Amino acid sequence: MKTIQMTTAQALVKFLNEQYIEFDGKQERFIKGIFTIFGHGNVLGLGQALEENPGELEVYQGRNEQGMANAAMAFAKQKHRKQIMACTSSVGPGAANMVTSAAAATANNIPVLLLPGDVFATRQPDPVLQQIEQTHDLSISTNDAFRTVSKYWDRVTRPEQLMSAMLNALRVLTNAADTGAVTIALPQDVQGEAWDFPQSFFEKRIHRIDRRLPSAESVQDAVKLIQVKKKPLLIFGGGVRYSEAADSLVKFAETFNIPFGETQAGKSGVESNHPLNLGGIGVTGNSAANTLAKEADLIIGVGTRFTDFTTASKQLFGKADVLTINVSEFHAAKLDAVKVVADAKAGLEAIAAKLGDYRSAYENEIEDAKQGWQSELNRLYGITYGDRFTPEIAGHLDEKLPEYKKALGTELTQTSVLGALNEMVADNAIVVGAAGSLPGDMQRMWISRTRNTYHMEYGYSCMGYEIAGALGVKLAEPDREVYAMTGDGSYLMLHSELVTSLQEGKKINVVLFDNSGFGCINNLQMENGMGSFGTEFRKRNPETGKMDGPVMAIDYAKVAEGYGVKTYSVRTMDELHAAVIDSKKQTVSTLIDIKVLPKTMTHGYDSWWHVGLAQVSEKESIKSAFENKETNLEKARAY
Ligand SMILES: Cc1ncc(C[n+]2csc(CCOP(=O)(O)OP(=O)(O)O)c2C)c(N)n1
Ligand SMILES: O=C1C[C@@H](O)[C@H](O)[C@@H](O)C1=O
Ligand SMILES: [Mg+2]
Repeated sequence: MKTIQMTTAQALVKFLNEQYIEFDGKQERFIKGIFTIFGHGNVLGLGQALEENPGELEVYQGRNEQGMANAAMAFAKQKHRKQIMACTSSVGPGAANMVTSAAAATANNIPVLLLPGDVFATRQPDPVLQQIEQTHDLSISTNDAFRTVSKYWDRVTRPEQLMSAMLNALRVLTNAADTGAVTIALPQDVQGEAWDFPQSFFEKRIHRIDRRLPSAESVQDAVKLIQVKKKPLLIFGGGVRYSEAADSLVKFAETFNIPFGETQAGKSGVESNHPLNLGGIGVTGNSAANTLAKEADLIIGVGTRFTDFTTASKQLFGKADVLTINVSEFHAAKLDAVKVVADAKAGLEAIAAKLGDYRSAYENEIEDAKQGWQSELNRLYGITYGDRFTPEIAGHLDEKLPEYKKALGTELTQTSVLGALNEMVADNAIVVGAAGSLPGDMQRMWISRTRNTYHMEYGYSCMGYEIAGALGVKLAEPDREVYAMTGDGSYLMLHSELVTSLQEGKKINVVLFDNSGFGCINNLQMENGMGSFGTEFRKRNPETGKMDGPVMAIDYAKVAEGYGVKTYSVRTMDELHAAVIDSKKQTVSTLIDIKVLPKTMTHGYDSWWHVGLAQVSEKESIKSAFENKETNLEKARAY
């Protein structure tokens, strides 16, 4: 057996360079690069290996481990999981910072390779700096926290374990049905330990993503079910995008006259203006999709996990039967569906081939529903603040709006700003989002004119993904404009990778909607009988001892200017237009700090969201919210 003597870390880098993906006959290098934040737990092991010979790996410097791992996840999501990034952190806090991103990647089924440094395998210096030392179990470290949020987890305590660890890591990273975060913990001493690795371990490896074919029996079940239905409705999720199945979905829909609604992960898989595309569906859906979903007698879920947002907590579909096409057996079995376990494209094409001359019974309903939503959309675009103004989210803070208008110096409404932006950005620009009120507004309102231009992390809805995610998307699509759509809360939570975008010369545009608060949570609490509590950004008031003092007005443009970002302060529509036009001319990252009035985001359209509520309270409004929940629950499926 031919061997090469290398350290564990050197062998890891060499191995990563030799991994390829093959999908539909096309080959591509699988691991594009690696984000790093070095500390004592990784700099002299993996850091040394990367300095000596990174091979083709591009080495990036992150700012916050969660941020860099979010960027890595966004890169892989935008690449439809055909190419990924790795991330290396130090031991302890650096590693812990990546746990949130691991969870986000796993919830969204997006492959990311995480390589946290770990405490000494020999234990000689214990406790090494940043070692927790759990007295009940010396074998565990911070990195065990990744076990619950990773699809594969391993710790390499001897150099030769690297081989089985990495082969399994690649098995999971390339598994269409069950991918997510993969964590390989690397004790700092082992990273530098040498071993005679077999040459064969470093040979080029091609990981083929096969299109899983459905069984003939499951196709027959699906055909039988569809044939007796008059009003089926398709819902497509991220699986359609990752399987590159959009053309097959459109053909299926057109051939059988079946409308389709989009999930957050699926949106922009097909252009919004397709006559059968109803747009966003569910809690954050629009009136067209939700009305037809209620009337449908069959829901066909393609590549969707059927989250509570998609199903409106299992209340949206009335008594419709459910058919699923999903490469994952787990997700295919949701809602007790008739299931076709298959790749989205393969499944749709197999069913289409057997469905004969089936046509749904829809007549004008699809067009009418779309037209109804279009007029509502026009209304949302046109909402302006004025005398006796009633915001979209009415009855909560109506009387406080003049105070916000003065503090933020704005009369802008969120829906009108979003509409204007949608018309101004290039058709092929990519919008990135994750949390707050924007994902709801965008799933309803955003018109995707080009495929794969809507990038929303809504499996974990992790605040702070927006800007890091935009960097990852820009690395995946360097020739397009990328817009991070963020609330002020998300911006404050994490925007460190904005600096990395400047360092790399990868321009991103941050569109910051500042309503001085955790707006959507304020809506949620007030809709459910609470007062406004801990969600507006107000100073502590010495008189009451509460956070009910003046509204905090923060000049985000000024702060970002200090980083070297080109910034704009926007308080009027004219300023918005000027800022967007000028930002397109820039080569550095930009930030448009838009002050918007709270409560001017969209509300829900005929959908319900099941949230945990107080069963007892002295407040009548809480009691009534609880009763309302109970009534709604009766109308929902139990499982
Ligand atoms: C990391 C993380 N922490 C907490 C939450 C819960 N959460 C969801 S939205 C939100 C407030 C978002 O505020 P902002 O970004 O300003 O958006 P707005 O709702 O005001 O538009 C919070 C705290 C979350 N989704 N992610
Ligand atoms: O709790 C939440 C409520 C949603 O409205 C919001 O979009 C999401 O970010 C969240 O975490
Ligand atoms: Mg906010």
